[in-house]
Amino acid sequence: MSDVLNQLAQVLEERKQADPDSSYVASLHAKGLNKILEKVGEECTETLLAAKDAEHSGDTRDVIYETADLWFHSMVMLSRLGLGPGEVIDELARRFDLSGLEEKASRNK
Ligand SMILES: N=c1c2ncn([C@@H]3O[C@H](COP(=O)(O)OP(=O)(O)OP(=O)(O)O)[C@@H](O)[C@H]3O)c2ncn1[C@@H]1O[C@H](COP(=O)(O)O)[C@@H](O)[C@H]1O
Repeated sequence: MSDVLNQLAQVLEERKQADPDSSYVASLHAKGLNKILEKVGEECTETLLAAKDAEHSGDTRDVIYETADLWFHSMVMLSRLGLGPGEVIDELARRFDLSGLEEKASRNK
């Protein structure tokens, strides 16, 4: 599963040097961090609206579609900051077997 994330991360790195007229990712970089963050926020809102609709309709296809848009734009944000999915997966792995409540308490120490 994370192979796809790693492969996508590699493509995103390559696209930093690409022509903004032929690459969506390059066009986001050309517009700057604020545009990338705007897209993350937009996709976040679209994801939660799709989830609210799915709760009533039972149709989850849009939730998957919008979450993919959200993950994709989050990865562009990470790439912009010199980060990749590896760092996020490592953090999730670190939290593995740690109760969410314990983890929260450890943040306040
Ligand atoms: N996974 C994605 C991906 N998911 C979503 N998108 C694009 O994200 C955009 C989503 O924005 P919106 O739905 O808001 O549409 P929009 O109206 O075009 O956006 P705005 O003009 O409002 O900014 C669309 O243009 C989608 O095509 C993606 N674009 C690229 N990828 C991956 O990134 C790779 C590199 O893409 P390029 O840089 O275009 O070569 C591709 O091969 C894919 O693997």
